[in-house]
Formats: sequence, structure tokens, C-alpha cells
Amino acid sequence: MTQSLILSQLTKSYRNTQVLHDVSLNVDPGERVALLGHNGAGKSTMMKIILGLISFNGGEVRVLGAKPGSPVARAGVAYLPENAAFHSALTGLEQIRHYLRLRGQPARLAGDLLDRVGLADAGKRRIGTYSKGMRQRIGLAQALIGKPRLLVLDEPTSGLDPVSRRDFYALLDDLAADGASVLLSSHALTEVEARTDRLVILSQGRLVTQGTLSDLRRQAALPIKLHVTPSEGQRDCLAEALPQGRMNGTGLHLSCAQDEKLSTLSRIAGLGGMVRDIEVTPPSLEDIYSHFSRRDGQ
Ligand SMILES: Nc1ncnc2c1ncn2[C@@H]1O[C@H](COP(=O)(O)OP(=O)(O)OP(=O)(O)O)[C@@H](O)[C@H]1O
Repeated sequence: MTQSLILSQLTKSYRNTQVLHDVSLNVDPGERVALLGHNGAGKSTMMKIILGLISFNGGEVRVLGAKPGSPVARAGVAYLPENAAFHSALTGLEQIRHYLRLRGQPARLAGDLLDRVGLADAGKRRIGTYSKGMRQRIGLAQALIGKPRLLVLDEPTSGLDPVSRRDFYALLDDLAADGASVLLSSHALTEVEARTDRLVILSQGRLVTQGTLSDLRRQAALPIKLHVTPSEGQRDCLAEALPQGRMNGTGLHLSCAQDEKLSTLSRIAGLGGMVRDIEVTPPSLEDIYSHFSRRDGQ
């Protein structure tokens, strides 16, 4: 099986500043990978290298088994930039027909493409009248031309409302089920946590970790938060029984390591009538993300 994307010890410098340091990443056919990173982490630079738009200084890059920017890679890769710009005087249909002709595809496919991205009814309206979300969908329709095997999407859901985001990810699910790979960058952590197969965290040009959310959660080994609500009149007794906690208006907050979760819970349950309720909150993706960003020495 040819991997859709292989980056091996990729390095890139702009003049004297190194912005990618030994980045290695593989993406399999049908895999949806989210690239996370702060502003300036190097996500767009990595995407431009994959697309063959800019050169790199060291390492190896294979896109669909070929060199980035080669005819094989260009034929199989689709790109959606963060702020895709279109001709505002053209209608959606005209714009997509134009892109189809440029890609040597029959213009009659435009209607189907607009239908897939939920723009069938707006196809005859000028793009100048479209909302930001609708323009994003035109960009996505453009990216779907020619059944790409690797989609590179730069913050594809910024500007989309929740329903459009859900439709967008449903479309990605269909594409991935058909064997297409997706590499998308995002700042919407909670959203990508649920809708991609793997998370990759880039910080200051270094790939600091990658894996499923549970992999990352295990690696980070961040504490679990517990919120214990006292029964009526039991606040003081509870605070005394759990001195490591911090009492506030709603109850007692405490945290424990993952491997101490069960023993801590059984200790709290052992307090019987003192406790009205316990809420357990595992570390969120935001907690995990800031942990890995910080671990890079920043
Ligand atoms: N053409 C350029 N010349 C010089 N430096 C550049 C150039 N393009 C990007 N950089 C620098 O490279 C670093 C990585 O930028 P890049 O745009 O890849 O980050 P990013 O992760 O995509 O950020 P964002 O989330 O803000 O889009 C930044 O420090 C940026 O200033």
C-alpha cells in the first residue's frame, strides 16, 4: 500500500530562520489527520511544501509516492487555502465549471459538485452575494474536482456555522471511506478531536507528539479533576475529610493522577452520607494541547 504522504526529517528555513525542524509524519489512505499548532507553528509552511509550492532544505517528502509538485502528486492532491478567493462576478456554477475546464474535466460535473457541498440551490447566484461559509463550500467543491486521493485543507471550517461544520465533516467521512486521505489544520480543538483519526501537534516548527486523543491523554498523564458536592450541612466535615481539596461555593475541587483515580473515588464513596454527588472531568484536548506546547520548552 502506497502511503498518501510521507514526511521524513523535513527541515525548512526562511533566510536564516529555521521554521520546520526534523518533522516526520506518515498519512495512510483513508486516514483523517488534524494538524494542530499555535500561530506561526509551521502548519501552512508544511502544507505549501506538500503541495510543491515552496522548496525545503532537508529531509524527504513523498506525496502519493511521488515528488511534491510532480504531475502524479498534482493530479492526486487537492488544496483548500484558509481564505479561498473567487471571482465575485461569477456564479457558483460558472466558477466550478471554470475550474473543471482547467483540470481537463467535463464542465457538466459542476452541478453534482455543488450538490455535494450543499450549494445546489445557490449555483446560479453570483459569488459576490455568498456568505463566508458559502464561499468556503465553493472552495471545497473546487477541491473535490478529479476525485483527489489527498486533501490538504488549511483551517477549512473557520467561518462555518455549526450545521455547516457538521455537514463538512460528514463529507470528509465519505471521502475517507472511499480511500481519500485528509490533512487539515485547525484551531478548533474540540471539533477535530471528534472528527479525525489522528492528531498531530506542531510547536515552534517541531512535531511534539501525534496519536489518537487517548494516546495523547496517556502520554501527557495530566491529572483528573474531581468535583465533590457535599450533602446539606456537610461542607465542613467534607473539607476536613479531604484536606487536599479546595472548597468553593459549589463544592470541593481536587485532582489526582490517572492511576490514582479508582482509589480516590473509592475513598470519596467511603465518606457515605457526607457526599451528595461526584463529577469526574478528564483533561480536555485544550489541556493536553497546552501541555505539549509547553513541553517544547516555550
Ligand atoms: N515567506 C516567508 N518568509 C519568511 N518567514 C516566513 C514566511 N512564511 C512564513 N514565515 C514564518 O514561518 C513561521 C511559520 O509560519 P506558518 O505560516 O507556516 O505558520 P502557521 O502554523 O501556518 O500559522 P497560522 O496558524 O498563523 O496560519 C512563522 O514564524 C512565519 O513568520
